[in-house]
Amino acid sequence: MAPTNTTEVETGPQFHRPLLVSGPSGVGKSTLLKRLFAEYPDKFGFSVSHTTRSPRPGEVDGEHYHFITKPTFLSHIDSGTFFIEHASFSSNHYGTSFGTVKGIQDSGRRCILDIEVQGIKQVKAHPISLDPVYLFVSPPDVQSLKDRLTGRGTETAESAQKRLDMAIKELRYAKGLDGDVKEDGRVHDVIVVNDKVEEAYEKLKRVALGYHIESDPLPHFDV
Ligand SMILES: Nc1ncnc2c1ncn2[C@@H]1O[C@H](COP(=O)(O)OP(=O)(O)OP(=O)(O)O)[C@@H](O)[C@H]1O
Repeated sequence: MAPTNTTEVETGPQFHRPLLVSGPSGVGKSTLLKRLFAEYPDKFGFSVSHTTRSPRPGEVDGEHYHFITKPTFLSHIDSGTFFIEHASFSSNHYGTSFGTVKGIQDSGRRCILDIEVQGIKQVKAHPISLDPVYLFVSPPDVQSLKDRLTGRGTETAESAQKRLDMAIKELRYAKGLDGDVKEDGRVHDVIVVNDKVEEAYEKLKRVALGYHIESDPLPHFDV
């Protein structure tokens, strides 16, 4: 029978698992994911975090963040079953809830999460398993990362340095220097090196659609 919907996209065997995308700040995660959401507006749902910070002008509750009060956030932490991971930055709390992921899955979309190192460790250690595919977006080298962070024009010298310090942590974690190494000797399931953005996008897209690809080797970082 001919397909009734010619725009139907075929998906692979891993499509039902959440996709956890990580990588140092400035590596190009947002750039790649933006393309993915633009190409497949109905296939994916981005996990919106909860936060105690105040909305910035133009931010919409439920779209950019779920804005909640500190007491509510703390009671969610206490329950032990609400958050998959949570962290605090400059006296505000941020977290990802199981409910958010489930809501996306129930809508038939693949849930995509963008989580940093501390969060990944919690996801891996949580008694409730999310069973995500861990995709690490890697820079080709540290210099490109520095160039992108400064080239983006969004950072002051101080915040670029902070992000760079965080980035070094991401790279060390990806190298397995911080534990969490799997039986196959890796920390993530698949690495995509974002050197040429077109090539990186094609690889990320394959993974996002649920297919297995051969991982790029992790470049050598002197960190
Ligand atoms: N392959 C690439 N080559 C050169 N520049 C790139 C490449 N991919 C992305 N960039 C540029 O690098 C900068 C950082 O990209 P982006 O904002 O997507 O990073 P990010 O990983 O989402 O960072 P953050 O975690 O801080 O949000 C942007 O200016 C983007 O246009």
